[in-house]
Amino acid sequence: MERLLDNKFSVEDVHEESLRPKMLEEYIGQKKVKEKIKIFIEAAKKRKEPLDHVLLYGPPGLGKTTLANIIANEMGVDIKVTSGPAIERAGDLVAILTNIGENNILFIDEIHRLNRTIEEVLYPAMEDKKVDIVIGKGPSAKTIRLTLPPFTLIGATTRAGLLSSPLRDRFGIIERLDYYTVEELSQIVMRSASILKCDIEKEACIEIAKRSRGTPRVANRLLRRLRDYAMVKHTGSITYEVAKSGLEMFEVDEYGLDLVDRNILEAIVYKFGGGPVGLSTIAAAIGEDEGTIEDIYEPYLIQEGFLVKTARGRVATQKAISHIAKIKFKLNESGDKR
Ligand SMILES: Nc1ncnc2c1ncn2[C@@H]1O[C@H](COP(=O)(O)OP(=O)(O)OP(=O)(O)O)[C@@H](O)[C@H]1O
Ligand SMILES: [Mg+2]
Repeated sequence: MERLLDNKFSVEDVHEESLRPKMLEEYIGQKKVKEKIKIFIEAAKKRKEPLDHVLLYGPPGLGKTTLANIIANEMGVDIKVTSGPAIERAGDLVAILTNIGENNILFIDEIHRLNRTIEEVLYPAMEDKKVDIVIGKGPSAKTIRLTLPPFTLIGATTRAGLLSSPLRDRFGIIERLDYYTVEELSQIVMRSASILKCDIEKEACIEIAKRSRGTPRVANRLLRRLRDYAMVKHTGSITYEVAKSGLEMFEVDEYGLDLVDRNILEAIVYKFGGGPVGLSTIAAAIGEDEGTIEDIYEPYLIQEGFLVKTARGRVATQKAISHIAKIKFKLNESGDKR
């Protein structure tokens, strides 16, 4: 099932392109990263050289692809986009590299998923602008070394830890993107709403921002859903009240938790005395897949301090206990005894 709060790209996000900032100016938040990139770009332009190779890492939906495109726009160069899993053979990568124009950018998304032998093509390419091409087969095969024009490689990954150190060491600029603050996210929502020509109150932007898990992609998705809700159920404007009731209908609470998040916490708190309890036991109790809980739900719950992972299993924190108790109380009050 599609999940409203998932930070990964989904079919719903096909409209992301139009909401993507094009220049550094419009890129909200990530102040430090932006400051540094701005200086590096200016310096490279002054020297009339390509930008040093850039590695961007951080959780999904925080703006890595966006930033890569912005760098190309700011440098005034072309960007060729590919991804780790899309490159199946070393020869494919060689073909891509030999076709990049001078000073242009090659963007490799999910660079941690490049196969190791393919990755090795990148080492001399990044360091000395050289690629080796093997011509012919068997004993008569010859290796020819080609020189590439100067270029910039931008790599993006959600898992910097999975990158081999020889590859990581060849990036001159390594930047980590962080979760956004509520203030930044509400600016993003405001900006997106104006692009979508959607009337929205400032308080509504803040309300969406609070529930977006620090992630612009989630914020934009909630905005689009609320826009639909406002159009069908109300006059089209997203007022604070409309945002509140819409988000309630989507079952996204004030911490940005959805029904499954809450089911996980509720199970640990009420069925297993707060834990510690094993992942498989939780999975069975709520009828979700173990891997899904571990990869999709748990990271945010841990990050927000609702859950801790111990050697003996998962433990619900005080924050989780009071949040769940509060929700139960609210439900009981409104007569809905789920
Ligand atoms: N700093 C920002 N300011 C405004 N909007 C942003 C910003 N960062 C991201 N966005 C919005 O969030 C959406 C998702 O960003 P993007 O696709 O760049 O994320 P990503 O880090 O590449 O994710 P993934 O890891 O899934 O590839 C973009 O379409 C853009 O509209
Ligand atoms: Mg991306």
